[in-house]
Amino acid sequence: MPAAAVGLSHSPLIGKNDPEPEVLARVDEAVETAKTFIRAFDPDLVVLYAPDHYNGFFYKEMPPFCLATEAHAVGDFGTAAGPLSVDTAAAKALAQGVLDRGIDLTVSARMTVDHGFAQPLEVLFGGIDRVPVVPVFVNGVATPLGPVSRIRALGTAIGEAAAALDRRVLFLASGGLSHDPPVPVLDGAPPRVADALIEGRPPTPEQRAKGEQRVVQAGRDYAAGSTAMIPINPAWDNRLLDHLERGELAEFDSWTVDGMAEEAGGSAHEVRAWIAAFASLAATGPYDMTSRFYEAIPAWIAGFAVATAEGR
Ligand SMILES: O=C(O)/C=C/c1cccc(O)c1O
Ligand SMILES: [Fe+2]
Repeated sequence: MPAAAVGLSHSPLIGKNDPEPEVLARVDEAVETAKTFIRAFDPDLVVLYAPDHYNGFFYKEMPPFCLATEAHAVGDFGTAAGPLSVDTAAAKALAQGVLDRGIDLTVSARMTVDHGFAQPLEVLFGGIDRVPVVPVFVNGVATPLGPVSRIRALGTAIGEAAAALDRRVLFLASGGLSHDPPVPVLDGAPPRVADALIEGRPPTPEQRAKGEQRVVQAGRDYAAGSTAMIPINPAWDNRLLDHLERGELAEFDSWTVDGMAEEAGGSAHEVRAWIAAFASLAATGPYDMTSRFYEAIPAWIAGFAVATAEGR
C-alpha cells in the first residue's frame, strides 16, 4: 500500500504572536516542502492523529485515544468551526481492524475537536473539509497517561488495518514537540476550574476569548524571557526526530511520562501523535524521512517541527 507520514507542530499562537520574519520564512519554507510532498504523494485518505485541549474531551470520560466516525471543530483561536470531511466508511473499517488486533479503541460517532485537528488541515490542505480524513484523538495533555508503548501499538494497529484498505494513506501527526503552555491541570485546580475540566460545559464567547487571551499573553511573556514555563528543549526534540528518522520507534517505549514532562514540559506528551503516525507508516513497511525541519519558537510556545516520510 502506498503510505506516507507528515508531522507538523501546531500552535494556536501562529498569526497572533509571530517570531522574527527570518524565523517565519524558514517555517513557511518547511511547510511548503510538506505541501509539495503531499501533492506529489496525492493521498486519498488522511489518518490525522492529534491531541485535544479540553474542548472535546473532559475528565468525565477521558480515553487515552479515540477514533472518530464523524467530527466537528469548535473553531478555537480563529481556526475554522464546523464538520470535518470524515470518511466514515474508512473510519469504521479502521476501528474494526484495530479492535480485531486487540487494542481497546474508543470510538466516537460525533467527536468534538479543536485547533489540534483544524490547524494542520487548514495549513496543509486549505480547510477542514478538503480531504477524506479519519481523526484519531491521542491524549497528550490530561494526566494520568499510560505508557508510550501503547501509543506505538495503536499506531501499528491502525497502520496494519489501513494496509487492508487499498488506499493511498497519509498518516498526519499534529502536536509537540517540547513545550509547556498554560493548559490547565486537574490536580490542585480550584473547584470552578476542576468542574470545567471534568464536565466540559461549552464556554461563552466571552469566556473563550478571555482564555485564549491568557494563552496569547503567556506566549508574549515567554518570548520576552519569562521563566515560568519549562524551557523548550531542542536536544530532546532532536533526539525524538532522530529516532523517528532512523525508524527506532521501540526506543520510545522506555520514555516515561514523568521524565518527558520534566525534560520537555507538560504538553510534550503531544509527541504521542508523532509516534503513532510513524508507527502506522512503519507498519506498512520500511520508510525514509524525506525532509526534516526544527526550530525552537518561544513566541509560539513550541519546539516546532515539520517532517515528511514515505514508504520505500
Ligand atoms: O491553551 C491551549 O488550548 C493550547 C495551547 C498551546 C500553546 C502552544 C502550543 C500548543 O501545542 C498548544 O496546545
Ligand atoms: Fe497543543
